[in-house]
Amino acid sequence: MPIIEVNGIRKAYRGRLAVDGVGFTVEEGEIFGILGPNGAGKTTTVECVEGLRVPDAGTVRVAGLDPVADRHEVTRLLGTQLQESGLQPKLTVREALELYSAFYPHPADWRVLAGRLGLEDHLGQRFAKLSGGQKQRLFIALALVGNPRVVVLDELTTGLDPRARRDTWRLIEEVRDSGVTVVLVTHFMEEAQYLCDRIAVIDKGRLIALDTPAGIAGRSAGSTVVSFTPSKPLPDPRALGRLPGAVSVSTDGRDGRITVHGTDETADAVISLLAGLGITASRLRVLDTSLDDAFLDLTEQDA
Ligand SMILES: Nc1ncnc2c1ncn2[C@@H]1O[C@H](COP(=O)(O)OP(=O)(O)OP(=O)(O)O)[C@@H](O)[C@H]1O
Repeated sequence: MPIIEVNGIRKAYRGRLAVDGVGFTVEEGEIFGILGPNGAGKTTTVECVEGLRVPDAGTVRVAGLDPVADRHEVTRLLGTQLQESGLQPKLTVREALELYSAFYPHPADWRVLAGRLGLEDHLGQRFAKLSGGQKQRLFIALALVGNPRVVVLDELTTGLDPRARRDTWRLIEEVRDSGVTVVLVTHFMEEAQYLCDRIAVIDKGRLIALDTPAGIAGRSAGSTVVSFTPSKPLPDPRALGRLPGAVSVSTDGRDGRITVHGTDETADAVISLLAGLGITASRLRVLDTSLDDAFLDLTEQDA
């Protein structure tokens, strides 16, 4: 049985539709991504799931409960990430964990959580003095302190450096592995691709795709990009365009760098072709832009 069921919800602010008929289900134990451009309606959608907003139409169920009518029970099942402004800057990490665990009838042991999240050396530190990554780890700990079955994390890694972002991803995986369902709102394609079992793409208040990351990425042609600078000019540059899966070939007039858009098969064929011609590819790069491309294709189609 799905743990979250969202059915045709609509929400307007002063007559302007922010969410327009969105529906999806989240299975227990998955990391479910909600991806979309700014102002797409992602936060409004998860706020309806959390019971923080009442949809104008449609229904939401969390473990079969109505987040508004059964607010009390749903609050126990569902851990919500605080926003930065939700914590007093002078509160220490220990005080915040103690305070929030007191809100729940069966809280997790906050000391164990602090250890798991690498906060044990910062218990006496004030919130305002924590780094961005430490604040995010505290927010994850506070979202988990009530022993929820589902946790909603909204833009958790925005503003973090690449290492702190990777560390946070690892923590999110650990949360999922401990049996908690994760709903992750994100702008980052890479994050969604790396972490999510399924992704709902929302644009202008509507659900425009619901699939696995691979399923969404597979909607876009030309998702592998190979670029290189050949050690000598190719005898027939058009041969690249005839390789299997090749979508386009372009050459930078300044340094002769060649870029081929295609598939994984194209990348293999480019390398074989160059080897056969005795040409070395310097500064060879192979990029998988699939999810980015698919996202842009989807949201452009919708424009
Ligand atoms: N309290 C509010 N009052 C009026 N309009 C609002 C309110 N909250 C959101 N909106 C509008 O509703 C639309 C959807 O906003 P929402 O925050 O749900 O989108 P989002 O996808 O989460 O965006 P972002 O990625 O920028 O956070 C936007 O046009 C936004 O300006």
